[in-house]
Amino acid sequence: MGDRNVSGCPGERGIHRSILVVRRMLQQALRASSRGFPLLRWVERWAEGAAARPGASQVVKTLNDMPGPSFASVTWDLCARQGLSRLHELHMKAVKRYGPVWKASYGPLMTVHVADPALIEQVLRQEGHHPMRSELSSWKDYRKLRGHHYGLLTAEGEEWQTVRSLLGKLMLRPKAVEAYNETLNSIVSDLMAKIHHCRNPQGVVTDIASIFYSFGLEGISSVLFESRIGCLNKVVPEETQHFIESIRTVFEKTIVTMAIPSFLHWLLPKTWRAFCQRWDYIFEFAKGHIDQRLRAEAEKVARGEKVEGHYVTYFLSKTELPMKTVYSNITELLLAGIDTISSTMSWSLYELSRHPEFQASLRAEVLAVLEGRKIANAEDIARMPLLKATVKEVLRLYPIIPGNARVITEKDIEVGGYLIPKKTLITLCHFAASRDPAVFKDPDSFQPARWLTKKKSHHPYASLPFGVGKRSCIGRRIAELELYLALSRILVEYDVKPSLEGNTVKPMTRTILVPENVISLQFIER
Ligand code: HEM
Repeated sequence: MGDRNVSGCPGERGIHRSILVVRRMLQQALRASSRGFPLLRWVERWAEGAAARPGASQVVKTLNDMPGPSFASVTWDLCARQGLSRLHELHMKAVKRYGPVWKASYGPLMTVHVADPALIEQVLRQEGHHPMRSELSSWKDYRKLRGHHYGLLTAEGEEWQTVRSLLGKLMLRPKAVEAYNETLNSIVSDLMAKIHHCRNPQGVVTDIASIFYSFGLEGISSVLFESRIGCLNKVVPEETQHFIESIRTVFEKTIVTMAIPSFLHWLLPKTWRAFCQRWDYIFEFAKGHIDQRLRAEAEKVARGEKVEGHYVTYFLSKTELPMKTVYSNITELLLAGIDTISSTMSWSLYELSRHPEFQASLRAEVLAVLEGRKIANAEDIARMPLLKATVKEVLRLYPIIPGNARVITEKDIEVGGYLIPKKTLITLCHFAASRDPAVFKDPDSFQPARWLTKKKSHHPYASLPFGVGKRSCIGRRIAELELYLALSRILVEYDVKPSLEGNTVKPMTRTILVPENVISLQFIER
């Protein structure tokens, strides 16, 4: 595909090409010199932005004009430098080298990366009625192979819209979510008992994430089944442990399996087999719980007892949806509710332990709202701005999905002055955007107060931990409530300190962003 000259005049085309070349040279020079100079970076951004504004340039560039690393260099980074787990860092390096829009190929998969908030907004505003994350997906391949239906994470088009509209009523409306308050608080009580039980004589809990995995699973199970499954018992049931490990393996193998088209799965048979076996266990585990719950309801009905409930499995099973669709949706919701909660809880306490003064201010806010009570509810949370800012800041620093994706299927779109053909995979580099010094001052430091100022200094699409729009996270409200209730209770009962002063933990990409090492913390009773 050649340059598209909007005026269509061949003479002008040559001039525009020269302007393009000069602009590109200028941008490259600026890029090289701007690393240490924010003002120059701003000028460069301005130049990019000006190019993106409608009418600013008559020439729309194509994928051929787009910069990016060679196939060999990407392969070297991924294979020889453990790049898969450093993908979020590679995005940041690429921004410095190529600017906010670049292309790269991972095996046969070519994707355009977008790392500037204004350009991320341009993509998301053109995503259409039924936004799609990715057309090619090993998650979808597995479901096709086994004859499972798609759940909300993997479904597309009308199929996705039907379930999204049904679940939105139960999971996104603030009043409906408040109904989970009591159940979630009872799980937080079990979490507190678990923390108490796992502390050593110095009060140290080793590997807090493992406790928070159980907390996440127990929380999402209660929302889905309205019953407890014992993950926070003193001894975690073996099948629960296996389920949690299966999810971890699926996330680990997702990027590799994504880079290989389905007809080439035999290329890495061991990886593909392990991936499928883990999915089999995940589906089996979820089906076991769903069947058990629905059987209990059926027995109640047989005894002439009244059956009611607002839990998600019951709600979905009463709709017209085929049972296979109910199974796959509940399975995907279970999966989505565990690592997300676990990582956010771990990072929140990690940062709070490293910022004792801020931790004290946050505790003071919680205690002031609770007025002598120990347990917060949804109404109390509304009066805790510092707590909300804490979670926002944690998710800015450690966005669960460091690079999300979109495929615009309906039309070619223009982003940052480039014409991106429809069906191109577009990677939205959220980690890079939310750590960009041109967007957030001192971007690597934990500063919840930046979310409290009335005059927002950053672009609204600079940090989008739950996504935005029609395809954004459906579990957002439940997740936030769960996090707020747990964090506020921990702060009331404990002073949280690092177990080892000066020990830092970096994030790593495992499809989602997780702590690279074990986080251990000291919980001192107050
Ligand atoms: C801190 C916690 C969480 C974070 C940061 C998070 C983040 C996200 C993000 C970034 C997306 C993709 C949005 C997009 O493509 O635009 C997403 C989708 C999704 N999340 Fe979450 N999530 C969290 C917790 C949860 C929980 C607890 C559940 C289950 C109750 C859940 C269920 C889902 C589902 C089903 C989708 C797919 C929605 C769709 O495609 O329509 N998430 N989440």
